[in-house]
Amino acid sequence: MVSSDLRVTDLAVKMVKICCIGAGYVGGPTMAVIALKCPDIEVVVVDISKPRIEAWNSDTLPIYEPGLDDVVKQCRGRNLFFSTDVEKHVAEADIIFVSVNTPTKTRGLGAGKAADLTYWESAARMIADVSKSDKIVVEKSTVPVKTAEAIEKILTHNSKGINYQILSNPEFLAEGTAIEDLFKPDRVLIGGRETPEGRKAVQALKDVYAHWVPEDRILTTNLWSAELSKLAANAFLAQRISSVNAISALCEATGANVTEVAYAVGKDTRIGPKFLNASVGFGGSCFQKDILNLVYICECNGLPEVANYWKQVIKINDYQKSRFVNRVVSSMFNTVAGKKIAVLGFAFKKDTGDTRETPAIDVCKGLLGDKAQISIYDPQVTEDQIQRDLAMNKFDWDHPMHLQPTSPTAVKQVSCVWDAYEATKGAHGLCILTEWDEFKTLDYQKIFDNMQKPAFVFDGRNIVDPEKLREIGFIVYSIGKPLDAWLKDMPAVA
Ligand SMILES: NC(=O)c1ccc[n+]([C@@H]2O[C@H](COP(=O)([O-])OP(=O)(O)OC[C@H]3O[C@@H](n4cnc5c(N)ncnc54)[C@H](O)[C@@H]3O)[C@@H](O)[C@H]2O)c1
Ligand SMILES: O=c1ccn([C@@H]2O[C@H](COP(=O)(O)OP(=O)(O)O[C@H]3O[C@H](CO)[C@@H](O)[C@H](O)[C@H]3O)[C@@H](O)[C@H]2O)c(=O)[nH]1
Repeated sequence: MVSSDLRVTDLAVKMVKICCIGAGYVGGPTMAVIALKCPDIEVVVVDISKPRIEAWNSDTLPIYEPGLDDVVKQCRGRNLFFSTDVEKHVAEADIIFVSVNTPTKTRGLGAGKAADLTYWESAARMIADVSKSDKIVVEKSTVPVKTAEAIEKILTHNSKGINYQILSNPEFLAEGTAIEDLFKPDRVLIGGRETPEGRKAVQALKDVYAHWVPEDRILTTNLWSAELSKLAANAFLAQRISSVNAISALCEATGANVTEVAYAVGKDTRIGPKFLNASVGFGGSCFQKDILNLVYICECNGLPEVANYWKQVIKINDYQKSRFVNRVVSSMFNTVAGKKIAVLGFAFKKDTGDTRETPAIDVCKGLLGDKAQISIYDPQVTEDQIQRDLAMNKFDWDHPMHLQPTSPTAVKQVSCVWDAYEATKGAHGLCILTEWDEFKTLDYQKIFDNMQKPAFVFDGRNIVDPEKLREIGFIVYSIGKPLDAWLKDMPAVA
């Protein structure tokens, strides 16, 4: 009797269903890894974009991420599904992750800083409309502090007796290493209400991650700490880059070498060696957006000094990009008009095809402002994407694809090629803007032989050996490294 009762109970325990709204850089990989690690959970990723879902269901996934293909292949069709039938899967789910765009507002109150929660709000309203059973709603998107409170209001306003628990579970993966980061996260952070129902919901999500994440790496906090920790973590990371980039300018002025300085500084265990690579500037969809968001929240909370402190991180980043353009132009006799400049790398970092907020956009725009002819090669970025990026207005990139401006006028002075040697043929100068490994092993002698003389290399990622290139005959500029004699004689740049 007891044993048969037990069996009935076992059968009654239904398979947990997860639905993720938003099949982007976060929703796709995150859910694929949950599906892989939790075969007992059904995971459906839904999106309003039909082409995106079609791509997730095809052999050519919509995003390039090392290891992702393999994970998707292992569980797609088993317990991982991609669908445009948003309402059906939301209605059926027990846990709903929301991983939609949270762009920077371009109009109205808070324009240029505040997060635009249009997509989040519409997802929340849809959840309220279609739900017929209790739900745990998880904030996966990066959102301003206190968003959970707003979402709670939307959901409970029309709750039809349904119980909603809102959790904050920010994502810390970095692109290019997303799968590695998801397999072995430094931490998983879950914030929830400090009520019995809230704690139960936190535990339910903890149980999902506990399939593969050690318990001591799953942190639980209140909702506001979780929301703020995400913004704070990105602000701290970006601040390290702006700090080392600020020092790189001083290195160039003094003859110090930023690689040596960063190494010496990072040896201090209190500082640590990671994230101290000087560069042409940080890019990516998160750092600038999240800091602007933080700045806005500080301002709204009457903390202008704190807001200004974080604003400076972005100012230094902008300074670094314009400093780079100025170096290029000033070293080439103060003009690049009509000159061919090769750009190697357009993605915001290696191992991704993502170009959102890539420093390459600002550098190319700066060079185009000086009438350069640009030839671009990136192993993962298409010409169409590059043309769209160069034509798009600030912040437009962060809206769902089908809502972005279509068929922009192509920038005629820009051409894209599928080979670094083709890009550099006949060029006056060469700018390295992404640290793709293949750029480290190019035949620079061959490149030099086919370039105009004097031939210039501007290394925005410090990946080439400046001395070796100088031996070949190049005039070399590397961020934060002792300057070439040629560059020392050029007008000071600011
Ligand atoms: N990209 C990252 O590395 C990263 C890391 C951590 C956190 N985040 C945050 O995660 C969120 C998503 O970022 P992303 O890079 O995945 O963006 P993304 O643009 O790649 O994906 C968002 C997806 O949501 C879809 N969408 C928008 N509104 C929808 C709706 N109402 N219903 C269904 N689908 C909808 C869009 O069509 C798009 O495919 C953002 O808040 C971002 O700040 C991003
Ligand atoms: O020492 C460094 C490290 C990085 N960068 C640049 O900084 C940008 C951001 O790099 P990274 O942080 O590696 O990539 P993201 O995918 O933008 O990841 C960041 O943003 C995500 C979105 O919020 C967070 O989840 C991650 O934890 C956080 O690292 C890129 O342009 C890098 O080239 C440097 O210039 N120097």
